[in-house]
Amino acid sequence: MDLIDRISRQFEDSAQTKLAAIEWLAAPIAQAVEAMTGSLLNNGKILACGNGGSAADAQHFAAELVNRFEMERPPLAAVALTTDTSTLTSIANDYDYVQVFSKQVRALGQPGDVLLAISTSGNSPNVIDAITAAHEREMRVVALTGKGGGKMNELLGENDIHICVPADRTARIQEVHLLALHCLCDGIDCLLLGVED
Ligand SMILES: O=C(CO)[C@@H](O)[C@H](O)[C@H](O)[C@H](O)COP(=O)(O)O
Ligand SMILES: [Zn+2]
Repeated sequence: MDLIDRISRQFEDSAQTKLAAIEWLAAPIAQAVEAMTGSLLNNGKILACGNGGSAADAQHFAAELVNRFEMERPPLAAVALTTDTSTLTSIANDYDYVQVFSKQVRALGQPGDVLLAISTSGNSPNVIDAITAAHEREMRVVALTGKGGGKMNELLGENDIHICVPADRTARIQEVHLLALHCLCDGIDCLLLGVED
């Protein structure tokens, strides 16, 4: 096995997946920028969740809103629902893992807030349960998925925004998710600060 060749193919595959995704994702990402900015300007907040690599993505995104992305601006209200081990373990221990995010959405979510639901398969039961809780709370959902969106595709309503990466490999989908999250950060900053190009 030629490792250099194998690594080169991963880079090429990743770049091609991103290029192929532009025409599918630019419009829903723009819609998500507008929805999130509108919520933040109305004193709303963004709750973010996902499992594994997507939990890391939820935290990455929340940190960039609360602290900063590339421009100086006031802190923005975002919470990753993946970080409080006392909350996560008590819900999983006393109820079940399916409810680790939905209980937090019911505790923290208010009408007008946005749930950022991240799942490469669209089938993670705890992310699906969080979407159901967000709808109950009259929150809008921005879903980041792949593989056709799985069960989340059917659950999303007309007010929700679906950013579904046209790819089937989890790693490639995650790589596009990170790019989409940085586009969201950049777009929110531009709308808030009135930046032109
Ligand atoms: O990062 C990776 C794979 O690249 C894994 O940790 C992955 O996120 C986990 O297997 C997740 O549980 C997958 O969940 P999902 O994306 O299907 O919702
Ligand atoms: Zn990964």
